[in-house]
Amino acid sequence: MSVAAYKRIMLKLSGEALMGDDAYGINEEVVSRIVAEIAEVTRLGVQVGVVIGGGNIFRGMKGAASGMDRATADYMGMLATVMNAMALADAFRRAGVEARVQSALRIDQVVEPYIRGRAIRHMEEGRVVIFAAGTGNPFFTTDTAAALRGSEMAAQIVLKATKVDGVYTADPHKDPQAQRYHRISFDEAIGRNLAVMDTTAFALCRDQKLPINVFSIFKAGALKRVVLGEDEGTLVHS
Ligand SMILES: Nc1ncnc2c1ncn2[C@@H]1O[C@H](COP(=O)(O)OP(=O)(O)OP(=O)(O)O)[C@@H](O)[C@H]1O
Ligand SMILES: O=c1ccn([C@@H]2O[C@H](COP(=O)(O)O)[C@@H](O)[C@H]2O)c(=O)[nH]1
Repeated sequence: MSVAAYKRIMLKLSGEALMGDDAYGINEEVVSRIVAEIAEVTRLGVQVGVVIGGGNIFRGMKGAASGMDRATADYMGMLATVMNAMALADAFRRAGVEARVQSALRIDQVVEPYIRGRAIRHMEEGRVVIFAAGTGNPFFTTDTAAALRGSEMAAQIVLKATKVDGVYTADPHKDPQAQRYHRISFDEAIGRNLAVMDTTAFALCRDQKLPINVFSIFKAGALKRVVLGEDEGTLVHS
């Protein structure tokens, strides 16, 4: 039987990944496939927290660039992540996996508020906890929320599931010559301004000695490979 390398993980799931090939929003087929991959990992006995992004619906920076007040736009971005979290939780329900959404912004009629002790308890009970609304504060990102919740939940690793298969010397979507790192230290990633994740998230994980693995959510089986400790994506380490 396969043995997981981690007991508890914090998975940062790209919002943009949820739209698949669509121009906007949530592609149900993509969500079901991602949920099936996460469900497989829970069957290995791994406790899973998920921080969901919102880039498929709204990004604060984009709103601010077109003249909106930045904080207002960021709150809208956080609300977008709540919609993604609800879609994800519903897909888990349909797949027969117990999941709970906890939001950093209070919307008690819709989802549970974020309560650390309760989130830990859910995970110990084998429920997937989906952390919505990022950190609950404007001017941050869901990458930072993943670093924060990962630290609070005492996860052993943050897994950034995104559209690229690791950390590159430059953005591979812009520079075809970019080379992928197998491993890279936090200091080097920060020093080289590698924008795959924001500096605040890198710095928090570095300070908490919480490693990050960046991998592609579009590569079938990649999540399980990372969880089994196999060579996949890029490891960012202390
Ligand atoms: N050095 C780099 N290595 C890898 N990817 C990079 C690098 N620099 C920039 N990127 C870009 O960072 C993107 C991933 O981060 P981004 O914040 O855009 O998305 P996400 O966090 O996955 O999604 P969302 O914000 O929708 O939740 C990649 O798709 C890639 O284009
Ligand atoms: O702590 C947070 C997290 C997110 N936001 C806003 O939400 C959007 C979507 O999040 P992504 O990380 O880009 O997927 C983000 O652009 C911010 O506007 C926030 O304000 N605080």
